[in-house]
Amino acid sequence: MPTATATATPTPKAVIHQRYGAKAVYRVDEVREAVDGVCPGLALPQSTRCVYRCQLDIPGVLSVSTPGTFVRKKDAEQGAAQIAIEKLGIQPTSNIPNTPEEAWEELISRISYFFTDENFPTSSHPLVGHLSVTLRRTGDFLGKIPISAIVACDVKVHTLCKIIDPKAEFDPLLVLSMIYNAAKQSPGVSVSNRNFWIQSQRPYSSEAVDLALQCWSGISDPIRVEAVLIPCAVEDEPKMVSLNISENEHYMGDIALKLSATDSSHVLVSRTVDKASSEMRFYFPAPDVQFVSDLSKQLVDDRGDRNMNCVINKRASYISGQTIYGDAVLANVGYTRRDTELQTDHVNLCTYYRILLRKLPDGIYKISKDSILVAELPCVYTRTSWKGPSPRDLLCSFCRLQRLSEPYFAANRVSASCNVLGSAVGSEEMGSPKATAGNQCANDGRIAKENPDMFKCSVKIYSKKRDLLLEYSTDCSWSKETDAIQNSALKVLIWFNRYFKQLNTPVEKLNLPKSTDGFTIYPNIFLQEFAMCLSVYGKTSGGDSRTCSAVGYFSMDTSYQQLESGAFLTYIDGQDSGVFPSHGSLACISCSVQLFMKDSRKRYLLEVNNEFEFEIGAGAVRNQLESCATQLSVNQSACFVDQLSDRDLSLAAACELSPDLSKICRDSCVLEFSVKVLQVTEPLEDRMEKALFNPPLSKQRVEFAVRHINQLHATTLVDFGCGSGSLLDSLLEHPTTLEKIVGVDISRKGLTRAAKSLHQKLSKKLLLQSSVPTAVLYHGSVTDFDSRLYGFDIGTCLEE
Ligand SMILES: C[S@@+](CC[C@H](N)C(=O)[O-])C[C@H]1O[C@@H](n2cnc3c(N)ncnc32)[C@H](O)[C@@H]1O
Repeated sequence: MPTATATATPTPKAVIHQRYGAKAVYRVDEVREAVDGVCPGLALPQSTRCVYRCQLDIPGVLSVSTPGTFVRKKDAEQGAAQIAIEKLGIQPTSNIPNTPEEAWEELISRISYFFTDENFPTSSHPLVGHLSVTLRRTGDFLGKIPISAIVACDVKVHTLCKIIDPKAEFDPLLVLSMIYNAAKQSPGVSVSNRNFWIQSQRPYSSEAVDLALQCWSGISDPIRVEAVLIPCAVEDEPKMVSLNISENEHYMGDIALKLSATDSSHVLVSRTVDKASSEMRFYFPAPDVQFVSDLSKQLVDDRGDRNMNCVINKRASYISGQTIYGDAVLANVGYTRRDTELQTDHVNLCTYYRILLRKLPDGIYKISKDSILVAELPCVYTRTSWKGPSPRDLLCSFCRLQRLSEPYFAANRVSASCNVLGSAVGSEEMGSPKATAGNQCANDGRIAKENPDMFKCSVKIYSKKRDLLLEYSTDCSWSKETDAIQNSALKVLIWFNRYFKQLNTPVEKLNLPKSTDGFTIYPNIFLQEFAMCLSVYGKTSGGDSRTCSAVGYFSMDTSYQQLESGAFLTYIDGQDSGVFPSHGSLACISCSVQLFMKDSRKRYLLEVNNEFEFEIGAGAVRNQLESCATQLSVNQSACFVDQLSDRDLSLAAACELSPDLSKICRDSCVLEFSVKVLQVTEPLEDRMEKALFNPPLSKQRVEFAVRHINQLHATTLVDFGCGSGSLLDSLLEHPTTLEKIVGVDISRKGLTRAAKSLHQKLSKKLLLQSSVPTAVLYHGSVTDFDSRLYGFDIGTCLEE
């Protein structure tokens, strides 16, 4: 029996049918034969069983009959067909036709096969699921199924359509047109002239109907399935719709209603969206029969400016990678081989926005971190701190989801002086984790001696048709091939991320062809491939800094302080434990994001993450969040609010906890973040330092400074670049000759921390060994003259 896959071998009967259609007539005779193993010579009646013999007549060609008998009728028919094939010398052909003409012939016979009484209703093909609904009906619609049901169920039909015209891959309307026109020529099948119903010309035998109804259970209770309507007009927001599928109703019936289509035969179906294993598809209205039946008679290119072109649903087309016309319903419903009943699953706005989010360059990363509003694509890759899918995997997924070719990575060995030594190394081979020599060319003789092999990696991004659209090459080299690949992949992802964040920028301003930072863009191909992104994400892209008044909002609350990033921080809660996240350390935080409506003063929880780990300084989270976290010590918490951009709103909509955000006015709300620092893990460097230096380097530095101070009998000291005051702090704990200490730093943040910890220490004076009464901190730069710093005995400048 033929199967739905393109790789299945056709049965002998299907081969005969393909050649001779309804001309081939099978006659099956019932015979009774004795059951083997019965004892001879018994007086009792002998057991017999019913078996079948088959005769196949192809008038004017041949007549054959099976020499033996078969237990099942259909096996007898297959047996006869096999004998005919052998007698006629029909060579077993490959299942996939070579030419469009052969494919067209096969399409006609395949459609015909779907409606033959003998095979089809008893098979496990999901199209029988569709048929069984209509066999439960009476009257006009008995046995009629929409042509798009074939599109939804049969992979082979698609393969054949693509051989007939490769454009079919991207155009469900063209596929409908091909099936409609082929069905008109299919023996035993009838199609309507005014709509897209298809049915068997002859009524099915009661045996076949019974079998179909037995195999495919009907709907006993009405089913309600959530779906999303995506209007064709981009300015209209997608909205939820409920599909109600009742007994004896084909599920496309209610979809037709939602789309204001004439009936379910006027509903077109896209390929599956998101995962191939799901039945999530776009449904959209078909144009009139005349238009569709004409479609394959002429070149599709001729359609150019036809009416249909102006009603392309850009959002649905972008998601499915096929051309979708008019309003579209995104629903997860259908018959599959996995089950013998209708499969349904809810699709909501969150599903829709998640699909869109996944297609963004940083989308999969955000989803993998479970923090859509919080996480950002980090700007540096280190094997030890990178969490989730690797940059290379993210770039591959991005290209796949944008329907581009797989990215091409060429990792090359380079000499210590940065000359390329060898040919491209397969990017599949990944090196084992080991510290790299940094992102510099290895012109350091020591490194070259110890590890002469350095790698750099270039990346090329091609369209589906293999036209080059972006090229990245770099001078940075790495001691591991894997690091070279991952870092280059990350650079390309970051480039795309920046591009997606500025989609609203006029093309001329994007300066695409100009090669900066190793990027070369081929603007024609590039813009062609990303043409739809603007209409899909344009509205939601960043850079739209609407001025929601965060200050206005907070003036209603108590105190706040402005973060360097511009957001506003409320008072800090909890005891200062003295352990702050610093550059390079891993901070583990808990964080929640709420949408605060200024008018109604209502809050909507958008995102909660109880344990989120990120590296400080790697750009791995929203700017404001990092500013906030670095102000807190372990166990302290704080809140801050941030303005809401359109992009935030669409990202928020992809969060599981988001309400229906489509109706929310962006100007009247802010995002409210609550953050608590749970744990800080020192930077890897610090851990290595601890292992290698005993006492630790930081201690050795302070001891060195103390020795010099005392040797010189210095009474005044100024620490340039004092940061958070680690040296000044330590000096308070050592007996020295000092009487006055001053710190200078360019960073206010560092000085704030220094002030806090020095204040704490100085207030516990009795415990101190030093006789320094106070410490003074100045905000300023070492490069600027400052008379206040004149005449000091000693100046220090220490590395952390
Ligand atoms: C590596 S940290 C060292 C901090 C501190 N000395 C310690 O040992 O913990 C360098 C410090 O120099 C500060 N800095 C950088 N440029 C500066 C400038 N032009 N004037 C003053 N401070 C500067 C930075 O803000 C930072 O706090």
